[in-house]
Amino acid sequence: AALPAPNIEAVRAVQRQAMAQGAPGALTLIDDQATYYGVAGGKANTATGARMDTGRRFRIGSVTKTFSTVVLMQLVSEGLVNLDAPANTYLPTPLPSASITVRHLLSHRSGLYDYTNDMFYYTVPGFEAVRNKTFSFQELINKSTAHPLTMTPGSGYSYSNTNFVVIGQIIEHLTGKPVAEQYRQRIFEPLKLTNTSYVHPLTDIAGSASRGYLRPDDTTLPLVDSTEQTVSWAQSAGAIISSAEDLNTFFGALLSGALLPQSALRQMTTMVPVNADGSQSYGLGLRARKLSCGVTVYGHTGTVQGYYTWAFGSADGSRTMTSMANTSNNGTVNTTLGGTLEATFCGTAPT
Ligand SMILES: CC1(C)S[C@@H]2[C@H](NC(=O)CCCC[C@H](NC(=O)C[NH3+])C(=O)[O-])C(=O)N2[C@H]1C(=O)[O-]
Repeated sequence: AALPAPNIEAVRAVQRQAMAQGAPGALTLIDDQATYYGVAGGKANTATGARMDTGRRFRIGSVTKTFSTVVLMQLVSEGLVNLDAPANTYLPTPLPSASITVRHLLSHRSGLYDYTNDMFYYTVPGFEAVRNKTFSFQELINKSTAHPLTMTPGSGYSYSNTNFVVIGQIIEHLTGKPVAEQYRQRIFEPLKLTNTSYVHPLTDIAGSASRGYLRPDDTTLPLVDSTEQTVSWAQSAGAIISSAEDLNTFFGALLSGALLPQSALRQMTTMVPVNADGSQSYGLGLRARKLSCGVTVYGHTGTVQGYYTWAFGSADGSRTMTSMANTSNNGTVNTTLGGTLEATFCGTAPT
């Protein structure tokens, strides 16, 4: 069934609300079968007053997890990985439990502790302590395995960045190549994502970029410009830089079946509910959200210092949307920004 037309005024209202709640700026780009709708407001740079526009590059945080999953699923399709084999089969250093499978990692069901809970307990000090640091995958995994598993592997859903750091280590161990090269050769170049890059451990965002602003835990303090960082604390779990146009192209290609064999895409979109009413679910490196109009959209969210991202598409990829607000540690803004899904795919105004 055809989707309702996007409600652009509702997108504008959501962005205005997000800015009233503390985001310096926001952008949304909708690709509706090659008809584009762009909405941007506020500032990309609060020091110079440069205005936000939909072409700005930004850090996408955990939307990176879907890119890592696509690379892994290509390796599955090439017969190099069995999703239900122990992850230890493909790792240089074994995880503490041999019953953790590759599928557990991709679906946040491994029980591996999320080391960022400790790392960012105090938001700005935690960020300042790591923003210029470089970690190996193993150093990050060791931070996790210093804690016991949070549950028996496979017994439930518990989101953990550690899972996708392990996925990055599997990709490098299996291919003998850096994840940066795998992203570039397998996704960025074939899809001509010219505004998407993985530059870890460099800290700059090249080209026309939005600056990002981290809100301190003491909200009476000014925002902290968090634009430059290595994102080494996340890497294959969160270090890609992209643009709204490129993320729409990526999710459109993925969901329309242009990136992976149908069998692999079906594995990714086999969802398990993660909330009580089943409106939110997780597959393999992919979120699904059932909207008020009955439409289910697939994509991922991202939270990295200074940037919130929502990047989703309709089941067949015919309509995609990416929204970004250039602040973080402000859950109200993130929830508000999520209202662009309803505006885009249901044509409804925020309640
Ligand atoms: C599950 C999430 C929300 S958290 C996970 C990942 N981002 C992180 O793990 C960063 C956490 C600290 C970020 C920081 N917050 C603090 O320091 C709080 N003390 C801030 O807001 O900038 C990502 O991205 N994912 C989001 C996702 O998948 O949507």
